[in-house]
Amino acid sequence: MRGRRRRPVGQDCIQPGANPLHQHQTNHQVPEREKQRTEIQVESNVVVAVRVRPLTEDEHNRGDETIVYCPDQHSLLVGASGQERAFAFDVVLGPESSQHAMFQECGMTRLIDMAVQGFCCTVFAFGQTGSGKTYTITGPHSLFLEGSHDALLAGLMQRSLSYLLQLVGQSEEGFHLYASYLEIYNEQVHDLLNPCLPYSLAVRGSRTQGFYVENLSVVEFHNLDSFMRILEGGMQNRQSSSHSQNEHSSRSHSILTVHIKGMSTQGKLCVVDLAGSERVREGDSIEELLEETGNINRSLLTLGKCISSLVDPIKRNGHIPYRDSKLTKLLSDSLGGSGITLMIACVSPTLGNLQETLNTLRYSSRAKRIKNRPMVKRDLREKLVVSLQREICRLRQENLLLQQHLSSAHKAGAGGSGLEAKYSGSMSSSPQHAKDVAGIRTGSSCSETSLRSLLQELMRENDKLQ
Ligand SMILES: Nc1ncnc2c1ncn2[C@@H]1O[C@H](COP(=O)(O)OP(=O)(O)OP(=O)(O)O)[C@@H](O)[C@H]1O
Repeated sequence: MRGRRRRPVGQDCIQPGANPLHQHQTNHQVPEREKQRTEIQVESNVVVAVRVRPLTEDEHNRGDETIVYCPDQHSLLVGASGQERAFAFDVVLGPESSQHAMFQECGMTRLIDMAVQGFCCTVFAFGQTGSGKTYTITGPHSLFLEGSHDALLAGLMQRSLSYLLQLVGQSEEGFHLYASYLEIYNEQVHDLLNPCLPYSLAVRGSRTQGFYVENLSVVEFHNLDSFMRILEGGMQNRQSSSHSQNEHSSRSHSILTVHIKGMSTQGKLCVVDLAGSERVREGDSIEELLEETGNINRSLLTLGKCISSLVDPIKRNGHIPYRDSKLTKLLSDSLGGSGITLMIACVSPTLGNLQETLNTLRYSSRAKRIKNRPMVKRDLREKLVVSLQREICRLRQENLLLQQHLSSAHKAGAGGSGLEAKYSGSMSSSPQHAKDVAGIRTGSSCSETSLRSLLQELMRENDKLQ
């Protein structure tokens, strides 16, 4: 018996290595010259990883037949013995794969490295209902609903954030991290961090920002504990229900976005857990449930159409039907734009789910032909102002030191050259200079022009003092 409830509260195989998610280049290896302009990486395919879940207890007790095999880390055989179909993907993880292996092998660390460098990176899990999407992204429901603290079961989300916090902690960029968390349920966007809002949020489009959700809460966090509070609160507010295929089925698409703001970069990591596709069965006659399933299937269908258009060399440059669903609007940048995308296809191993498994794998095979053109836009002006401010501070220190030397030479009786009197205090005589120094000291913004003239003034004076 199923019953929906809303909880209250608060091809062809791409060569691994040919893809940016498999190239391990750390931040400090990027040449400085490259960092200072709008960066565009060569076109890269969407990376697709497939995870096959193990038999559930019920399937095991019923003696369900297994029809999915993983001969190696890049291939899958699906179907009854002698009639198997072969598929190849970037990464294939079998039923025995641990959560740790999933995180290490699917290309997630590279995705986070690139988000820190300023790219817009997205990972999304998709597949039939009950195929293991939520387990892969956040770990089993027991972690959130039953208070289990088994760290080995933590999903990609927790592992990714732990890795991200480690990366930004080691950097001198002074990164700030912010999170937002939303769900799309029946084509309506709800803020999972502010569930008391009586209305759904609007998805707007702008030339500069692309599609975005208006008035969505954004919360700053500093460590894994504060991130986990955000995640747990949001998870408890998600729409879920129990049905024949899954006791805790997510009935909405969820998108958790982590904004990574550096000195001149604004990277983004989006983690998307799609609602499972599900066939409507006899007896599922409750109108609300039919509408819910219809909406899930419709937005997944639109996603499928966008993917088909994106891999078609002719259609790709024409109209892509992103606007047909909120999900595709919000994923438009990850799929067809300047982002980097990792797709995780989850499949069940049993004969009873063969058709759905084949659908998911065909969908994934098409998706891995999508090409992205990853791009990071740096705010060069902001970066320039910061470097001018640093240079001015350095020159002022040098200036101070030179004046001290001059003063001690004078006191030692070297004779009044007049230089000390001439130069000491000369920098503070200009009101503009005093204002700029105050600005630099308080960290308030100064214009680039006034910073440049101050810099030149300091350099001239230091030359004279030397
Ligand atoms: N890799 C795995 N190892 C062990 N158990 C798993 C694994 N993947 C999934 N499961 C179990 O299978 C069941 C279904 O998984 P999950 O809820 O993650 O599916 P889902 O794809 O998110 O479903 P829905 O779309 O209905 O929300 C759960 O009981 C989960 O604990």
